[in-house]
Amino acid sequence: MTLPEQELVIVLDFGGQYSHLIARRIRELKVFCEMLPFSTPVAEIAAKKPKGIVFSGGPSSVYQDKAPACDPAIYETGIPILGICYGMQLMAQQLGGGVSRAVQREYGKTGLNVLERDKLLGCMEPVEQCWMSHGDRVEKAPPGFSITASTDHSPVAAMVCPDRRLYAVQFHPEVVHTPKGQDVLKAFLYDICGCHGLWTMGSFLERAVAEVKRRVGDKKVLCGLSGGVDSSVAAVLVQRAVGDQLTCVFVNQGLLRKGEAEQVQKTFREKFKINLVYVDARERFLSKLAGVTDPERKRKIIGEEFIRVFEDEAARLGDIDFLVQGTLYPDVVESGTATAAVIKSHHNVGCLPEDMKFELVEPLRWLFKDEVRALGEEMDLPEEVVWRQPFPGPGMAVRVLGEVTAEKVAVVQEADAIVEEEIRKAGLYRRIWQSFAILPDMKSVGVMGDERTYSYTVAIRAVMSNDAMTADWVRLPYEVLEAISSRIVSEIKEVNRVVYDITSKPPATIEWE
Ligand SMILES: Nc1ncnc2c1ncn2[C@@H]1O[C@H](COP(=O)(O)OP(=O)(O)OP(=O)(O)O)[C@@H](O)[C@H]1O
Ligand SMILES: O=c1[nH]c(=O)c2[nH+]cn([C@@H]3O[C@H](COP(=O)(O)O)[C@@H](O)[C@H]3O)c2[nH]1
Ligand SMILES: NC(=O)CC[C@H](N)C(=O)O
Ligand SMILES: [Mg+2]
Repeated sequence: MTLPEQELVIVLDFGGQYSHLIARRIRELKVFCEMLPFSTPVAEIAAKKPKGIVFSGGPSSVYQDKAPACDPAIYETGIPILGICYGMQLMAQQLGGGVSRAVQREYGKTGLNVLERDKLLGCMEPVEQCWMSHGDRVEKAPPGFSITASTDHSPVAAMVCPDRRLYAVQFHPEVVHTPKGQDVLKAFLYDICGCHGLWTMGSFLERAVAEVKRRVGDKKVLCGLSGGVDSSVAAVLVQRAVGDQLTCVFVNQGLLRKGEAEQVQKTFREKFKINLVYVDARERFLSKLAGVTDPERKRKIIGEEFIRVFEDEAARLGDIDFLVQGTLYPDVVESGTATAAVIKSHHNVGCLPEDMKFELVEPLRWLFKDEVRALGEEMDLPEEVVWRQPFPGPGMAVRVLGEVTAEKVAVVQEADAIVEEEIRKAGLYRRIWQSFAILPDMKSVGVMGDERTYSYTVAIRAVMSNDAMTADWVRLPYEVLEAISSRIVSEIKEVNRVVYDITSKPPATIEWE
């Protein structure tokens, strides 16, 4: 089998808020894209033979001490480069131009004067709108560059040196508020880098299967399977690559949704011919969590315990070196990278014990959820798996605030089941990213059957999102909220109050811990 030629573009991440968006936009244009930290050695980048490189934006100023910078040898590789915002400022500084603090910063929608409609800006009118977010500016383009656009406050808003295949823009083409942004990226990819747009889910699947085969050879593999979208897709993909060498381990950590333990086993035993081991580890997790209230501690304990369970199973099955996880790109970014801050440690990335002996196989590590779903459909996974709402590995432990006890978990499981039922009944399940119940660590006074009650409050959260990096709360119909609320207080005796979470992400996150 010959694989389609890989067209790879690399985004070098300087810590920008929108770095992941650049990667998404490029893949929307059917070019595969990976993000690497700015400090990645040039030799390593060149070895991947990328068709192009994009420098992201970033919070620093290039003239500061210790500002993130890549090795200037990158300009000598002949690979086309597009610098965006900080990326442009860095290119200007490293190649002998000038960068300094702007008199007036530009933030938001900004008028752009296009001075030369070259290969990159050919799609733009002489006066265009773009989206800016910067406080520094390029004062002087480096020798050999021409200035192709400016704004009222930025003498150099775009600059190019076509002979060296170097291009740069101060504005952000990756955000939707730059109407021609996607056309600019397309011009870079297709007209400048010479990409053809070969990246489809089908081609990704072929490559990923071949890559897993190559790495694993005839060895045995273990896969942590939760029944969620990511691990199911990862498991089926790895099964395609190595067949029976794969054993999946589904762990009941005592923090699953109501009925989930039975349901996942049923789906996987009936619909997939996959070796599945079910481990009842409820006692094990809950005793480790006893008395622990700090969210990050809880996450670390769970992350480690998952691996310990996998290790025990591996020892039982004998001689297993590889562990498959359904880790996605946002898990990696949020757990903190060389450039991005730790928001919360996802159990499968930031919480792995240091002495772990498995080698990780994570075929979805570069994908976003919508891409994983497309991949699941490509492999004909059932709708109930592909369109299942995400559920975090630490499960109810991050939805029971404070100490986790079996009693509190049972309350939140019941409430969660009611939320799911009502959301499905209203036909909203698939349209909503996630909808669930939370048990804040608080009780309040109520009155029921003419008697005073002092019981738990349950919070409901429902959010829309594209990739979990940002999210907005769902304007649920009042009737649905009412049905959820009245069922929860009448069916769950420990609860006397229901509230609805109306915060977006940012500033909140989707889960409460
Ligand atoms: N109960 C579990 N048993 C075994 N492995 C698990 C369990 N929960 C999570 N994992 C492992 O951790 C990884 C990350 O969990 P995560 O919740 O992000 O993904 P998922 O459950 O596969 O999909 P989804 O995000 O749709 O819930 C999973 O892909 C899986 O490898
Ligand atoms: O497998 C997981 N392990 C975790 O530790 C974890 N923490 C959050 N999530 C899920 O990630 C998405 C973003 O969540 P936050 O806005 O709460 O960071 C949402 O979809 C969350 O449900 C996790 N998934
Ligand atoms: N968004 C960015 O990349 C900002 C770059 C730089 N920190 C500036 O303010 O100009
Ligand atoms: Mg999950």
